[in-house]
Amino acid sequence: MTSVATPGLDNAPTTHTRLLAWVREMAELTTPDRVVWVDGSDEEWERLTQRLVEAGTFTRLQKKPNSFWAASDPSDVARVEDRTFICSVDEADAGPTNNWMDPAEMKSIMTGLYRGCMRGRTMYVIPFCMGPVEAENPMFGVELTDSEYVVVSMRVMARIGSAILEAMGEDRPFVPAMHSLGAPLEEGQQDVPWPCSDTKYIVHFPEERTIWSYGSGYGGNALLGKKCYSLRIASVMARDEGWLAEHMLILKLTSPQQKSYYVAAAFPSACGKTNLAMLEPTIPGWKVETLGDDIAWMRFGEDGRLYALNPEYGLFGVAPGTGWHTNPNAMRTIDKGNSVFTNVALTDDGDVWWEGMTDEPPAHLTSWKKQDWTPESDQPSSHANSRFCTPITQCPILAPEYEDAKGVPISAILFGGRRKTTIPLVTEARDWNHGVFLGATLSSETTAAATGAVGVVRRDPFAMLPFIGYNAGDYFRHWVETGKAHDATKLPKIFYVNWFRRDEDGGFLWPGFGENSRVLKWVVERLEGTAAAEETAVGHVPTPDSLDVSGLDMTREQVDKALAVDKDEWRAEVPQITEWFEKFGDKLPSTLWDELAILEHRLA
Ligand SMILES: Nc1nc2c(ncn2[C@@H]2O[C@H](COP(=O)(O)OP(=O)(O)OP(=O)(O)O)[C@@H](O)[C@H]2O)c(=O)[nH]1
Ligand SMILES: O=C([O-])CC(=O)C(=O)O
Ligand SMILES: [Mn+2]
Repeated sequence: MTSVATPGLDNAPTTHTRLLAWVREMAELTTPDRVVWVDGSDEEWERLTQRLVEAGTFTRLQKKPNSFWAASDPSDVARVEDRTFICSVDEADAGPTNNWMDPAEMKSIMTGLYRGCMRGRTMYVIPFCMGPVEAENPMFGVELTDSEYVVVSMRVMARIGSAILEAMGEDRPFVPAMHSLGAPLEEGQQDVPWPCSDTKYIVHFPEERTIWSYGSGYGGNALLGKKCYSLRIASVMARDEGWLAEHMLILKLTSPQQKSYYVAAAFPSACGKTNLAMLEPTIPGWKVETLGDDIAWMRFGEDGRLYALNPEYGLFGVAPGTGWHTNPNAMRTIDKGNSVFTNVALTDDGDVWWEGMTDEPPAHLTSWKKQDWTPESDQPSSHANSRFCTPITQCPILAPEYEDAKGVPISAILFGGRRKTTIPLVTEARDWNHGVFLGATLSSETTAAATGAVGVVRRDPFAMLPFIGYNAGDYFRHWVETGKAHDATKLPKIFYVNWFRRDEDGGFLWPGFGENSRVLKWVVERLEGTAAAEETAVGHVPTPDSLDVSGLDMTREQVDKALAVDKDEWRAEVPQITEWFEKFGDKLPSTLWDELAILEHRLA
């Protein structure tokens, strides 16, 4: 049989040899009706969003300019960690925290799935760059996808299009990122608003720096520049090249004395990064500006300091809980439009709503399941992992340094999780290795950001459990070595925070959100050497007077409870940490065992 030329395949707007060969190979495998090279233009956005409206995927919002409501298939709402694989050549390189399969075996399974999987659809070629294209070594990627929703979302989340393709020249390295919904259309078959497949694979080939994703249209599974490239693949690059790719927000904090500090913070998914990154301080004279809300790439500068860069271009934020009282800057960002809202509720006048946006819910909504919803309904109107996807450049407090390819010098790193008990509001690590211990033992209750049970405490080291692209034991060693290789006086100071501790009644002990500025203030005063701290078994915590609680509606007793180090609770952690560390065998740096021994000794 002679094959008919696929439209778009032979008139590509590039001479990049490897890219052309790969696009051809994948088009021949997946047999789309046509290939379209994404240019990133406004006209293209118009065309694709209009197509999505016609397909029933998007509903245009009347109340927000150039913005759309989408409801996914109810089965395709979050990252699928049990379907996520690190296919390193050697199984040991994936380590005990990742799913692994032999790369050849995986490729054979997925080649079978990809064969003909774009039938009846368009293959879009999305050239993208994570971080500024002006960088010394721009971090290129190309995503192939049969989803218009992915193209539109990628345009918000990353720098994409013709300018990127041009910068790639004919031979610049790039990460090939293959994506298909896995929902071919037979001749005459009516499409559904949210095509996807029951079979899902989110696969990384770390040695080849390649991503293969199949079956899901949801953010973290399908927007491959984000978790797949900027964390899983980039963490492998970072290990090999001596830098750090982390699940961290980046913010700029300016004190009333006009001194500015840059802070990075790692919290697991749906544990407060976007909120902290955009925080509006409640204490007078302090200012926060945003640089990133999810991912930080950190490299050492010639001055020996650690510089952080946000590789993304948009915010893919958790909707529920986002409101004028909690995160007004996120509300201002989305109000400017140009946004996609997925799995939230639609109001009757063409706006979006979700739990926590306003105190009073509207009288009637269309739920994320496309059903009538009233305040009497027994289900929430929006999925717990519903998301807004919005350009970061619309953030009214975006720091001007955001576009600087060099990044910003980090003074403090915060680790944090969602724990009802045990973990104090804030603790300062004694030194780098103690900080690495805090990161390596970080624990948090699971959230709706991934499929599976919610509220179960698990170890989530460095908030990277689902995102470390190699053996987590080697990852811990990389952090230890990073500390050893650099001037200790210039390394960021490390802190551990917990906004989610509860009282006996189950309520949060700490008001959180804007009030977290009080903790940031203490962190800065620790950097400046002006705040007092008490040395406890687990690190330095604020003395009763050193945390600014003026004007806060909390009793002294409540503040003390938020800050308390309960030795019994901590003693219960030790066997869990021991069991956790044992998973890594020889790979666990001995310094972490030493740190555990110190903790045990101090708790005795
Ligand atoms: N109680 C309390 N809840 C918070 C606080 N900060 C954030 N939250 C809630 O936690 C949820 C997740 O917050 P985000 O800031 O979106 O979390 P994230 O870490 O950016 O999540 P990902 O985008 O999944 O990585 C939202 O429902 C917030 O309203 C806080 O300080 N206190
Ligand atoms: O990746 C996603 O789908 C959303 C996200 O930021 C996370 O889960 O950490
Ligand atoms: Mn995240």
